[in-house]
Amino acid sequence: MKKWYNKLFLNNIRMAVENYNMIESGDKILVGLSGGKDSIFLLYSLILLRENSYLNFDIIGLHIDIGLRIDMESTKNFLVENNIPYIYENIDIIDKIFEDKKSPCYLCSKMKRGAIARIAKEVGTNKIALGHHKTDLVITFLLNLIYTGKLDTFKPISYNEKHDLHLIRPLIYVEEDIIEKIVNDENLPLGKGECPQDVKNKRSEIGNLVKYIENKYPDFEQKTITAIENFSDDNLW
Ligand SMILES: Nc1ncnc2c1ncn2[C@@H]1O[C@H](COP(=O)(O)OP(=O)(O)OP(=O)(O)O)[C@@H](O)[C@H]1O
Repeated sequence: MKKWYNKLFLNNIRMAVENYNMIESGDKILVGLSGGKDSIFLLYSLILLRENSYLNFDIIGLHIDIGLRIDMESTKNFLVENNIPYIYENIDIIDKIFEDKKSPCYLCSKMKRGAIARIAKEVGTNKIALGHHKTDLVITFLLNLIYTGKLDTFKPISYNEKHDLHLIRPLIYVEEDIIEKIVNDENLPLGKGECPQDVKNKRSEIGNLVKYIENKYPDFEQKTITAIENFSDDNLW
């Protein structure tokens, strides 16, 4: 690993892991791989974290095919080269998803989450890791505020009582542009093919808004996360 990766992103991952007690030695972590940059970066980071810390945990990669038939061959090879088991699961829900014209992304995400939890139990993992990063956190926060009038975003770690599983998001302190840079520089494998909803959903619209604000006020993402972490009832009605 290049030494400056510590400063660039790995220390931020260590900090998230420590602040929220995300990973302990002995954990078995199922990493959700979409074929996109965020999740392959997450997998790469967890490999680096394991090699460069006292933590000793197992990693398993999982790709759920919702019927898009994304070509994951190079991802699979990357996992094999790194001695990480790879699971492929076909749940073919694409027709059902697009019957729901209003919110196909919501339904898709819900069904994928259900399948990931089921497989996590089947293969005996105790944690699921997802590739949501700092920019995603800000987008979700604004999305909820603008579209539903709620102050709400996803949590760094949450517990699923029904399945006795922890869901962790180790990338919450890592910005999207750093992920893009590392995926390019390290030539990390991306799946070939994409979801037709990717460019026209509300997330990408709010994503553009975040970019616009961040350009004008460069600390906006950091300020948002600071506000979320230091939330106090006293400041609101
Ligand atoms: N088909 C899938 N199979 C397994 N895990 C998935 C799949 N789709 C998404 N995930 C997991 O859920 C996370 C959030 O999903 P989302 O669709 O919002 O991806 P994203 O933020 O665009 O990330 P990526 O760049 O990895 O696609 C991903 O980072 C990944 O960990």
